[in-house]
Amino acid sequence: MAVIPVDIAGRPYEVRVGAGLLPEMVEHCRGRLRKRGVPIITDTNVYAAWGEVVETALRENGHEPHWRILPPGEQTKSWDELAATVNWLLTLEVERGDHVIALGGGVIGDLTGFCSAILKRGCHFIQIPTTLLAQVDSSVGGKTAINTPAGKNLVGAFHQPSLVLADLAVLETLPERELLSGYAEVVKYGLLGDADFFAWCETNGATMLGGDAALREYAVAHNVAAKAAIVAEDEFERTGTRALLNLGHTFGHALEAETGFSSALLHGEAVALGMVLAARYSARKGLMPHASAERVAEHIGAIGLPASLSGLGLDCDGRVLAGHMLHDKKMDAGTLPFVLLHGIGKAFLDRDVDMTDIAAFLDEELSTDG
Ligand SMILES: NC(=O)c1ccc[n+]([C@@H]2O[C@H](COP(=O)([O-])OP(=O)(O)OC[C@H]3O[C@@H](n4cnc5c(N)ncnc54)[C@H](O)[C@@H]3O)[C@@H](O)[C@H]2O)c1
Ligand SMILES: O=C(O)C(=O)C[C@@H](O)[C@H](O)[C@H](O)COP(=O)(O)O
Ligand SMILES: [Zn+2]
Repeated sequence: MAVIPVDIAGRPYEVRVGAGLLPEMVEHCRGRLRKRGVPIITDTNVYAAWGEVVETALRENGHEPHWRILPPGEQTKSWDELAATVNWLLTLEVERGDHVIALGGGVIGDLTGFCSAILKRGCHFIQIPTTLLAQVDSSVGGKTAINTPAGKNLVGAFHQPSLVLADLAVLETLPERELLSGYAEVVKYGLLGDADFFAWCETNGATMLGGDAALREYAVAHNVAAKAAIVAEDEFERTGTRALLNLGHTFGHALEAETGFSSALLHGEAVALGMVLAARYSARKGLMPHASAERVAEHIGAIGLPASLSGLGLDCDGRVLAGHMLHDKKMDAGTLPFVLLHGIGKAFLDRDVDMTDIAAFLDEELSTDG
């Protein structure tokens, strides 16, 4: 098992990564679970696969679980589910000192984290991420949010968990498409700041996705450590350092908005394509070699993630996609900084991007054979 410390000023916590943490969760959560009932928020798929394991672990140790089992999918990150879940926590008389458990992927983690941030102005929460994406990225760092009709993650809070338990064994039941979607955020860490890790992905990515336990533990622990370092430096995304974690997301969130936050395009799929677009746009601006951008596209396509905008079959033009981007939280005095690349492993924040040029670039990508 790997234990990665997250050193947030004054509020440190641990991310534990290993196989079999779920049946032992009570041991790892010692001192954090209330005897009068443990609130657990999950979705129907995760409950079907792992609910009994968690229920047994809690009951055998004298805790009574209180389950809130939500519909799976991005639509659950909504005002309605937020309000209903906060009301449910109030009914359970959860106190500020109590811990709420998020058992699920990024959707459950983001929603539960936001509920915990606002319940009585803040209670504790524990992340038990059950997707690859949530284990490498969303469970760590304290970004919590819901979506609104205007866009992705537009209402939320920074609220750190007090513990993250990433049980690699739960990935056994994760559908193949979801595993692949999570891989986009794995590659992201190589692309944004670690060329050696990008090369590691090219060599080992397929085997890791195929189920190799040692490679999975390495990938999750490596990415968590990379994210922990960035978040420790810039928790609230103020200096530009944390914004690098948004690589591929400005394009990606626009694609998610255009496809209605539906299962037609998963978050990781959108980010994968977004990273290809960020690389190609960087090359078009003369910031990185075209050959490096195509190396990115090649790996993402070879692994089975979307690497071509025309391949999505969208019924819109570049201006429409660029319009979605204007809701991006990075907007600053009317301009949108973009995470672009000087090369593989060399992301930077470009504050000099012309949205008309972005729209023109997207029009080209929409009409280029993928
Ligand atoms: N807060 C952050 O820093 C951050 C980072 C990255 C992504 N996100 C957010 O995370 C969300 C995407 O998260 P996700 O990809 O985990 O999606 P998700 O939470 O929708 O889970 C994916 C699907 O897999 C199912 N599932 C989850 N674990 C399972 C398991 N072990 N076995 C079987 N089925 C399982 C779920 O029911 C769901 O259908 C997006 O909303 C994205 O914006 C947040
Ligand atoms: O933790 C971060 O910071 C990230 O940017 C991680 C991203 O993978 C994640 O999708 C995040 O929610 C996107 O940032 P947002 O601020 O646009 O919501
Ligand atoms: Zn993301």
